[in-house]
Amino acid sequence: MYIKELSVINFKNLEQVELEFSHKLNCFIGNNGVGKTNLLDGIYYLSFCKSYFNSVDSQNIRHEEEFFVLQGQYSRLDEDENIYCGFQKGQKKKFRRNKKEYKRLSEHIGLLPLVMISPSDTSLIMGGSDERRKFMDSVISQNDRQYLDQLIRYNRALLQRNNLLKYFAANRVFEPDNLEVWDAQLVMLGEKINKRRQEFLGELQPIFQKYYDFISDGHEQVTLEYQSQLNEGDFEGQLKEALQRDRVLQFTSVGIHKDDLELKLGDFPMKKMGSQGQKKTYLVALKLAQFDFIRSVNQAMPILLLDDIFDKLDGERVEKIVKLVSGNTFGQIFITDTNREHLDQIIPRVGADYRIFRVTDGAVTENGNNNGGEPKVVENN
Ligand SMILES: Nc1ncnc2c1ncn2[C@@H]1O[C@H](COP(=O)(O)OP(=O)(O)OP(=O)(O)O)[C@@H](O)[C@H]1O
Repeated sequence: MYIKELSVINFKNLEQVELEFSHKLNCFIGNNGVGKTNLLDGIYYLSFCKSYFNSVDSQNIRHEEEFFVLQGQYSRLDEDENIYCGFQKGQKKKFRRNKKEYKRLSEHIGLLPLVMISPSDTSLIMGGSDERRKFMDSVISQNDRQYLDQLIRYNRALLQRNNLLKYFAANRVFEPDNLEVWDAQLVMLGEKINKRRQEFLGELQPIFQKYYDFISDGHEQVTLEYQSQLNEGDFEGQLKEALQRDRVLQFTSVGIHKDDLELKLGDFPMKKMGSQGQKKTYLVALKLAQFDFIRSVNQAMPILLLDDIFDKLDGERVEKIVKLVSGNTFGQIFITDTNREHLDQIIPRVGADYRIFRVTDGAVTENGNNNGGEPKVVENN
């Protein structure tokens, strides 16, 4: 699956842009702040009906304007697909597939699989456990509605149980029967979620390891492990055991809402001991493993967006990544960078079909390709 053409009006700093892409490798080159990431975000938006960076849609409209429009022409399973998104201040967002408007945006998610790797993803390593749970949940639930439903129900039961614990404390009462209703829900749903997360990590772990070893040339020993209190023993028993503590704390201290991923470099936490390049390598390997997982559960090949990939990584690692993603196991790729020289060194060695676009404040121009023709100049505004 790939995007053939993108048209943008008033999305963030992009006033009007129309671009035709290579089915394989596309690069956006330009100085800081010119809109390279915004172009990737426009493509991300067409897959997920929202920005990767800013969930407030009115802030994604170009300053001083009233609306934005994003449109993509795709080739998916050998069929053409036209995806339109229009958002006007104060109105509901409009999302259309081949001119037909979706009733619910969730119907669109999964149609155009895509993985973004961005510098902001370092929160996966540096942030709290909630970031890593969000990562697991968003990847699994993209293609598993049942899991999403279980997660929503679990969180609802957890909220009710916590409210009840607060009520007990405020009113100096204790009603075990009422609590048991929520305990039963948490146990039933929590065990299912734990099992699914275990399966997911079981699939992800070896792929992640393979990618890390490949990119680092086997220089470092890293591990990725799923941690859950539910792996330590029976959840129901743990809830009972923690009851007195939970009543004091006025919240539920055991359950899958405490799960985490343990990320290690050798015997130490990656967060504390990893260099910036090692953390970035870890992140890229994790996201590429995510790509493999999404590809395995989708009919269509996902698009890969690599934002600022050259930052913090040495030339050898970058070249390995670009070579890897240019191969047949990956599909269409978008790369952003501030420095054209990096790409000029790597691209000829990679040998894939490519197009390079120069992004400046106010214009995106094609700046090189290997499809035989003159670079096509597409002016912004
Ligand atoms: N709603 C908006 N209207 C106008 N400009 C916006 C809007 N939202 C973001 N911007 C601008 O977009 C620019 C950032 O663009 P982007 O993140 O795409 O830059 P970049 O080319 O990827 O830069 P870098 O190389 O630093 O990562 C900023 O100058 C920001 O102020």
